[in-house]
Amino acid sequence: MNISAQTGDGLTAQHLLDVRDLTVFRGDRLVLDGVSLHLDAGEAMILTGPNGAGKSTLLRTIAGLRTPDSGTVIRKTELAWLGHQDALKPGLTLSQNLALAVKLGSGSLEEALDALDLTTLADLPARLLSSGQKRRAAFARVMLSGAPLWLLDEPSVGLDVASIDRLGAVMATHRQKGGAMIVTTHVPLPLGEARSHELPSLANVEPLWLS
Ligand SMILES: Nc1ncnc2c1ncn2[C@@H]1O[C@H](COP(=O)(O)OP(=O)(O)OP(=O)(O)O)[C@@H](O)[C@H]1O
Repeated sequence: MNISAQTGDGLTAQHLLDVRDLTVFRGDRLVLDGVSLHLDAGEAMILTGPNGAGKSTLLRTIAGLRTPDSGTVIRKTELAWLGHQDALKPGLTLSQNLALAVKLGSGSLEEALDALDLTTLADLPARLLSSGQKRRAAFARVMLSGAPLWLLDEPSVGLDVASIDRLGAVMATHRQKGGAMIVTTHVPLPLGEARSHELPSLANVEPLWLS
């Protein structure tokens, strides 16, 4: 098992992201069974599969939030991760919620707010935002990171059609600048040319304790 950002252990990163033969158990259940994929600058990958197939688990493992049981994640670049939780503090305004991302990242707050149609909501406490507005705010944090590699776990949940189009435009711009992304989704997204990777459901594989 190994996770490394620009490898210092003899492994050579050929791609922006190189995932090799990743195996992950959750509890006694095999969730990812030898998953391999890679991503280059400017690329988008759509990660599909039924509920429970392990999409979030794969993104979390690539992000370094989980340790794989075997296999390797090699990445050459910084990443930003959008999970299921929007992680906004309800008592802070939208701008205040994004302040840390502005400080740590390299993106422009004005540009991010404008691109996601959030400008008029900037001074509103997050508790007053609708679920779609909160999702866009969480996405703004990804934009502000300045990270080339985006890991987006169901970014369009709760978004209306116009907002999904805006998301599509933001993702296209990111790719034009050499960024890349892996996106999990259960619905079609306006991602232009994108590769797909389908995870099979291993739900019927017997847990270890039954075998
Ligand atoms: N903390 C946990 N402990 C044990 N098993 C877990 C845990 N969290 C998730 N799992 C299991 O891991 C499997 C993969 O979950 P994961 O959330 O990665 O799937 P997913 O493909 O993202 O699903 P969805 O499409 O519903 O979001 C599921 O069978 C789930 O029950």
